[in-house]
Amino acid sequence: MRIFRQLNWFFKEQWREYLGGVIALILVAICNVIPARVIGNVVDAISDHRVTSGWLAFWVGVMLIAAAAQYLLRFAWQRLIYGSSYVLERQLRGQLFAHYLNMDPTFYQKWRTGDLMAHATNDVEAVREVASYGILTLADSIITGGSMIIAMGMFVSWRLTLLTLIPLPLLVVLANRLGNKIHESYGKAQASFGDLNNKTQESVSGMRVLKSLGQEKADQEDFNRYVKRTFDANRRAYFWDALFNPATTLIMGLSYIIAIGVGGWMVIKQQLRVGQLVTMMTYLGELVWPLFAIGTLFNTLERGRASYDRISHLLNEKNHWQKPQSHLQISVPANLTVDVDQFGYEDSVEPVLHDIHFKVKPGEMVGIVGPTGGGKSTLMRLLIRDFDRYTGSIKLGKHDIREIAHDRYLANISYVPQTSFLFSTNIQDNLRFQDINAPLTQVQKSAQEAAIDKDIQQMPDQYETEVGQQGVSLSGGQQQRIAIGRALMKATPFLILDDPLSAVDAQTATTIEQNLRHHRDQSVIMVTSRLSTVQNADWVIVLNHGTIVQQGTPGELSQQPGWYQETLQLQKRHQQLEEDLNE
Ligand SMILES: Nc1ncnc2c1ncn2[C@@H]1O[C@H](COP(=O)(O)OP(=O)(O)OP(=O)(O)O)[C@@H](O)[C@H]1O
Repeated sequence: MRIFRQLNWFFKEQWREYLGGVIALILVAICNVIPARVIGNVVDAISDHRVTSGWLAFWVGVMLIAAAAQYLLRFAWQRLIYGSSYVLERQLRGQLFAHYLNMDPTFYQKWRTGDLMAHATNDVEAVREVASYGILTLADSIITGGSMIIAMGMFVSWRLTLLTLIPLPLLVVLANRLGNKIHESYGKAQASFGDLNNKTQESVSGMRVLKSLGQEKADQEDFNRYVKRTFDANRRAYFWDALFNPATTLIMGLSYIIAIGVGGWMVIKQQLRVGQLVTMMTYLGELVWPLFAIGTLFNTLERGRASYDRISHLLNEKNHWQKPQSHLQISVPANLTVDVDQFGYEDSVEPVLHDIHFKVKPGEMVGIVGPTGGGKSTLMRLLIRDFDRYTGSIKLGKHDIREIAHDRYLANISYVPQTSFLFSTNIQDNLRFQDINAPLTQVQKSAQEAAIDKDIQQMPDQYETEVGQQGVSLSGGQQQRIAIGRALMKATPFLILDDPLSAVDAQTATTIEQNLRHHRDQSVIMVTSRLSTVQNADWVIVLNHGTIVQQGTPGELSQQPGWYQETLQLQKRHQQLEEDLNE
């Protein structure tokens, strides 16, 4: 019953609906008492030969009215109780999604997508069941069960009623014994379902790679293993469930035997009329549902409690961003001054970045280059505040960026990640994702700057062309340029690009670089693996093993022996070779 205490906040919010629902349930239970009593009366009247057509019509009328009232009352409680439970579902889903949006990358490194989806679907559903089916079964087992027992005692015989109720405490014992098993097995079934979700999500997202490597059969087998594990876990859960549910019927059967045996004997001894025995049996039949409800109630509450605990655990996870000073006002344009002494990921043995000092002035373009794994993307992630727990500082103007509210700081930055992500909508809406009402002229201007406008014009529906899930219908280079165009829609003081031109040819990359350089009033920080893209940058930084190993203007670096000079020469030779081959 702890789950009811946990959901107290919600029941307080919706108390009117639940009170109305329970009152309707009470009235249904009262109406439910009538038919059995009428049947008993009719049986006695028939055996006494005192049935008249008027008398019969009266009782048939009573039963019809009771049936009609029950219909209306059942409709009322369903609407009130089940309707409110969907409010709970909506609230929990909303809380979870808002929480997901508020979490930092550490959270997403810890939790797998499939688990997060399972929490937002299965677990929320299990909690909603508590607020609907749970409340119904609890109220019904008490109200209907109680009213049946009282009616049996009052209209038939208290002695016979008490005797027929003897087997029922067995049910409580059984519920206690099997409860833990049911709880445990449902937990495992949920976990397996989370794994299956992860597997499905990974296979669908990686379908192209999977097919290109000819791994369909192996993946199908792998998938089948997950399905089997989920199937087995669910089967075990239902095994315990299945043991429990028929037990309620068995215990009910015992009550029937007592009622028939003792009741029949009382009829013989003329302590009971036949009609009363018929009433008794009908009431006992009506007791099946409340007893069954007690059994299922236990499972519903256990599942709901486990799910609510999982949801609460997730909601209690805090992001690792430093608390900002709420009063801070930032004025831009301003310098971005990077002085990172040390940073490592949670599982890093050694620092991933150390001793990084440089400054980006308003309107400047800074190129970040270096060998793979040198720490370029990590540095960009600190600039966009994915992580706050480095030593040293990054300052915007005179303020440490960690003191500025997250959203207020990010409003100054447009960012293009290394792996472009497109939403499964059309090109126009992908480009104007930040401002869905932006006019087409503005969208086109950004697309021109990102050198994608010509490609779009040649597509069947131009800007209305659907890109498919994650942009599957576009080439890698087109996806990258749309991602750049999306960032260019926002006129921010800083533009951060994390090697977003890797799939774009050298000439187009240079065109984009020139557009960024000459048509926009932004500071640009560009990570690139192609040095020609930063040949016009104001400053270039070479990162290797997490620190700056060279820095200077592109001209200075090309004269200095080191990684930059070697790579530049190598890339120039490659380009020359390509041009020769194309001639
Ligand atoms: N989320 C992470 N958790 C733990 N370690 C990470 C994580 N991301 C990157 N690393 C490690 O940090 C180091 C720097 O990686 P980073 O991606 O910043 O390099 P990079 O210079 O951008 O490389 P590339 O040019 O290949 O993109 C690498 O050793 C990498 O394994």
